[in-house]
Amino acid sequence: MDPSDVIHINNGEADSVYSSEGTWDDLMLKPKLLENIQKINWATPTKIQSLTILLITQGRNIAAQSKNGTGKTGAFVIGALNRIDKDFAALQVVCISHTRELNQQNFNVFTTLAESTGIIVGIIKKGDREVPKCHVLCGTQGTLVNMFRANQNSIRDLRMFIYDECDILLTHPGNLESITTLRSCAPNAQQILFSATFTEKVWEFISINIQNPTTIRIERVEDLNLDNVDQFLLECEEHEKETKIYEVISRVSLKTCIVFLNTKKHLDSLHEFLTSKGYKVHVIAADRMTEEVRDQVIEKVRRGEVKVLLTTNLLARGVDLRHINMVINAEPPEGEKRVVDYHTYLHRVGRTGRFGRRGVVVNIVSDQRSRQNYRDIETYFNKPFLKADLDAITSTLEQVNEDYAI
Ligand SMILES: Nc1ncnc2c1ncn2[C@@H]1O[C@H](COP(=O)(O)OP(=O)(O)OP(=O)(O)O)[C@@H](O)[C@H]1O
Repeated sequence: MDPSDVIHINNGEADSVYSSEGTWDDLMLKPKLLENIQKINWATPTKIQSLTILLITQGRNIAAQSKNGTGKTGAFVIGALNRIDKDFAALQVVCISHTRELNQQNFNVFTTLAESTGIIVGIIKKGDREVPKCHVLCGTQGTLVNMFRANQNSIRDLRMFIYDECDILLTHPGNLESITTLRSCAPNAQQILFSATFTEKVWEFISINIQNPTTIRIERVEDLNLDNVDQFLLECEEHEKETKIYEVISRVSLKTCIVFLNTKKHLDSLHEFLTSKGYKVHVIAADRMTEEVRDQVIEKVRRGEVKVLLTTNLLARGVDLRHINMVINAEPPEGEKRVVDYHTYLHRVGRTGRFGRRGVVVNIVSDQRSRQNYRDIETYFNKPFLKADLDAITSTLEQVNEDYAI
């Protein structure tokens, strides 16, 4: 990798991630695209948008890291739309997501920003057989592979792959297999990779497999922390955990709260407990509902009609639900061999505090193991948690809610 093509973001610059000195005019955008950006009131590009949009339009391979909620979606969507030739009726861009919910969200952002540009945006979902006629197609990795295997011609003119949450796409064995297959379908296509978190293994994959990428890296792990989010530890006994969560959600003033659990079994148990208390909660989990019901629930959450959503790590990454003012970790995330999963923790936290708003995270400590895991997370991100009781959480949330006033 040519060292001049590596842009390091260091601590001094971490505060300015939501804006940049540049303007949209500096990015040489198509007039209609510029109009659409103005319509949604994005006054200036964020830092990551300023750094990447022009490079994407110019056809560079990019691997870019930026904190949660700092506008990475806008960066790759605007860059891709600016590059697409609307007069060439062929599939030119494929945007890959790891979940159905993120795929739908990326499709929505593409659709909004492509309005009246003449660019057709398509989406495929599990079970779809035909490649829709479009310039840009959004899909999850497995569905895309199945579709392109059956329709090899449809990918002939592809000029860009976008990997959203690229680290999960490149590290999960099943996903990586799909990505390798997709890449082999269009080996010369431009490669665009975005995430808040990259592991050394992912950087290594990029340096071996992606030709001359421009990389944007956050140097220090603590610079990934969201300073606008207060993170609390709330202690209880293991047998009181569900009661404690009930006390929190029934006492504090919620817009939307997302509760993360590590397993569907734990999720079912908490769901049953809260329902038995007469508290209405919603659930999104794979294998617990049809895909259509998942779509309906996420739409409800998007419209602000859901107070409490129970989920697994399925929704830990990528989804942008701007009125989530509180995240509860019923248990710290664990990966393989039940080792604490730092990156998933960071992504869970990032479901609140979107685009610089304030947010609250409550980590439930209910046994020795969770206590140790949270200690390890504090050390890893060099960010001490605040020890709190319900009163402290309630009063912090009241201040936070000023950011959520309509
Ligand atoms: N230039 C901008 N001006 C104002 N708001 C913006 C701008 N760009 C993006 N946003 C808003 O910021 C929010 C977060 O953006 P986005 O979802 O792209 O973050 P992200 O960096 O992909 O986060 P994550 O890593 O958690 O997926 C969105 O609600 C989006 O509408």
